[in-house]
Amino acid sequence: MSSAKLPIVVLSGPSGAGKSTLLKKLFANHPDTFGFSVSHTSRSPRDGEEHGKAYWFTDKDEFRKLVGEGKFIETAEFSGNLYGTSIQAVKDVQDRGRVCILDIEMEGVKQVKKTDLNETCTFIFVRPPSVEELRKRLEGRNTETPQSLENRLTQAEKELEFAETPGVHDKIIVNDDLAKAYDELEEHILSKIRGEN
Ligand SMILES: Nc1ncnc2c1ncn2[C@@H]1O[C@H](COP(=O)(O)OP(=O)(O)OP(=O)(O)O)[C@@H](O)[C@H]1O
Repeated sequence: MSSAKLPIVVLSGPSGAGKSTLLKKLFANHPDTFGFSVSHTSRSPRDGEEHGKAYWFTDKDEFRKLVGEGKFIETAEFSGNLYGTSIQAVKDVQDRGRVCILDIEMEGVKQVKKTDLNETCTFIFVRPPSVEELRKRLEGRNTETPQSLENRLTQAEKELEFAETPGVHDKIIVNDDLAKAYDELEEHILSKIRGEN
């Protein structure tokens, strides 16, 4: 398939909704179909992180220069560091004949919608059945402090509200039963690749 026709899958949803779990399954079931773009970051590399593999590591000045040149699809700041997806990083995935998956948060989705790539993207939102269930999952994941848990839940409320805006997402998946949510995700993406929707 010509890379120009490959869709870009933009997956978003509150932290803990199950995006990584679903994507892991998608990649395992279709090992040659999908790819993640390599993001840029201004944070320092951690042990074992390779330039161009884990991230494109850059300093803040260079990062801002690239932003000014319009090289990014979306950028975000976390804990004082800049992160972003460049247009080139998405093209690199497409040039390998793969469907690029962007696992990004709400502000990133808003930015992508303002770019030329908007038309090529399919926007999928993964939501938990309820905020109470989301809390349980985040607690069960054992990755959060009480403070980071509250921060994530506050942010989740905002993301869920944003997702109510009509027309923002092409597909909203409620991740209640994992197998069912996966089937919905796979079906939507594969039919998009086949050019059916
Ligand atoms: N349908 C489900 N039912 C019950 N538990 C689930 C379900 N889907 C995912 N989980 C669990 O919920 C937790 C959060 O899932 P996951 O880490 O995939 O979320 P995420 O959206 O990728 O979060 P983040 O954006 O923080 O990376 C994990 O412990 C996962 O095993």
